[in-house]
Amino acid sequence: MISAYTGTQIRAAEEPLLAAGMGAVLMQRASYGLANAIVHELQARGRRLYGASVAVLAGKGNNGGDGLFAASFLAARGMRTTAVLTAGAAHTEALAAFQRAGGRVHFLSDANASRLAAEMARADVVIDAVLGTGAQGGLRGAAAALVASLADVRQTSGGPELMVACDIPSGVDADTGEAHAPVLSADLTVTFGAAKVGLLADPGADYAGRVHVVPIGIEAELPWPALRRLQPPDLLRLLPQPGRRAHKYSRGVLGVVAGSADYPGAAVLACRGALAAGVGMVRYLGPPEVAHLVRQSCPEVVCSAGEVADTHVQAWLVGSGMGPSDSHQLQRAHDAVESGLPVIADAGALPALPDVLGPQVVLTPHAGELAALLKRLGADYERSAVEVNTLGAVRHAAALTEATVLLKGATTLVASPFQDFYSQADGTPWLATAGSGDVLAGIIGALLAQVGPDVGRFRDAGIDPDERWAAIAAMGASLHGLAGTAAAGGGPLSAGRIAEYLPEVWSRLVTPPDV
Ligand SMILES: NC(=O)C1=CN([C@@H]2O[C@H](COP(=O)(O)OP(=O)(O)OC[C@H]3O[C@@H](n4cnc5c(N)ncnc54)[C@H](O)[C@@H]3O)[C@@H](O)[C@H]2O)[C@@H](O)CC1
Ligand SMILES: Nc1ncnc2c1ncn2[C@@H]1O[C@H](COP(=O)(O)OP(=O)(O)O)[C@@H](O)[C@H]1O
Ligand SMILES: [K+]
Repeated sequence: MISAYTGTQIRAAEEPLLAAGMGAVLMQRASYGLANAIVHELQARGRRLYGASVAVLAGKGNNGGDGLFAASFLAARGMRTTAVLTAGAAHTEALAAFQRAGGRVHFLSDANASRLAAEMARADVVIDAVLGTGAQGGLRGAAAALVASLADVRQTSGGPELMVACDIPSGVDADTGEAHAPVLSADLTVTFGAAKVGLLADPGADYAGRVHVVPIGIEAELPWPALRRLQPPDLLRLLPQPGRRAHKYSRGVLGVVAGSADYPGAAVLACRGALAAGVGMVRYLGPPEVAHLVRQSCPEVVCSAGEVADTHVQAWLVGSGMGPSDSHQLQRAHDAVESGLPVIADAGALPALPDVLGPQVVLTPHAGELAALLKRLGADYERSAVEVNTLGAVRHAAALTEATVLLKGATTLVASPFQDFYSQADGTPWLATAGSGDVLAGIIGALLAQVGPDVGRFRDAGIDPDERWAAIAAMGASLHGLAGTAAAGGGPLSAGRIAEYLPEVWSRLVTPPDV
């Protein structure tokens, strides 16, 4: 599990160590870790350190201090070092160390911003150390002009080879992932003490590149994380494994209310996702023409034209491929939510459910659907407002609906109504294809039916049982991403193949059973 914290939480964890006079030690650990990460990255790229150049864009605070100290370590490895001071001043000891190590210093002004940007673009490595967790808003004045022009040069003509963010890309909000333009897109973010929330939520994650955490000794002081990310070992622990005496009913039955005359394929893809995710049985309820297609494509599914009240299941999937005119299906979706069983509610169900739900209801909107949902509940959001602050939007929706809300996208965010957050980014942009969300709904539905009732499984993994619905949604997003990545293999992907690859990805995650 990766745990992420807000800037405020990190500063509070540093506080006792600073009070004990450890500030300089923390900075040495951070900057040494930053320098080391750069050395490893260059070596991995087959680059010689000796004679390579590194330019630091350094602000006046401790973030700039980290960047300058790191460059001094790199100078000792034979790298040529330059610093551009954005604020006319810099961390005193770090600047002295940088100059002692032979570094050249430039003072940024409006007049020289574009010339210095061109010079920095010629460096092999640039360290962005203007703003860290002490930032308020984005870059301004000459620093903004330099960064805008450096980002521009990089996009048009390619240099520098390696862009490294010190702690967090300057201009990204450590608490939310909001990005105040201009922001340099890093290849690598070296972050200190623990991951920051803003590195794991879009759009901040877009700018962060690969995130590397350098321990600096504050770990014991860290509180409960503000956001978490499940890793393969967590999936291994949480995924269901049938017991020896298992039968199809004990393994979990999922009811599916999905598809319509216009979108029958959504029901098929949702069922295929559920079957691939190991559910004991899928029962489909819906119009005969959709049921016919489901039977043709997935003969394992038991189809009927019955009602929710007469259908014995452990969880429901509702909404994929349904529209506002599908009144009978919408009534079934309502009944499923009213049953109190765990429900994954997707697409067409989102505008049609009661305003206030419960944590066992998992809503799975994309950004446009989330904006519409928030608007319906009286919050003023457009799709673009969701996209600039994904974490804020998903948090808001979970608070208003009292449901678990999963926001789909390059990074998938999950919020529980109790304000527990997960971020998963196991996928590939090839997953942005029609029907991909229906497969995700099926996978989450299958997991709700299988492990939803298993409170102990979550408690043992350090997850509050009341918050398990969010963890299950995050498990589903992770499996979907891993299966999509495996299915794409670097090339195009159609949604059905996500389900085809899932069993293989799953079996690679779990330990082979004893024979
Ligand atoms: N506190 C500590 O002991 C440690 C801090 N570390 C580093 O220190 C950073 C935090 O340092 P600071 O609290 O000094 O803050 P930062 O270095 O993040 O920068 C804030 C400085 O810039 C100014 N500033 C804030 N917003 C600005 C804006 N939008 N435009 C221009 N100037 C702005 C502030 O007045 C302040 O002087 C972390 O990100 C990390 O890199 C690490 O060295 C580890 C140890
Ligand atoms: N750029 C991307 N990178 C990784 N995953 C993505 C990206 N864009 C979308 N996805 C994932 O693909 C799925 C798309 O779902 P959705 O938008 O509902 O598609 P559809 O409605 O066509 O089924 C979601 O799981 C989402 O997280
Ligand atoms: K920075």
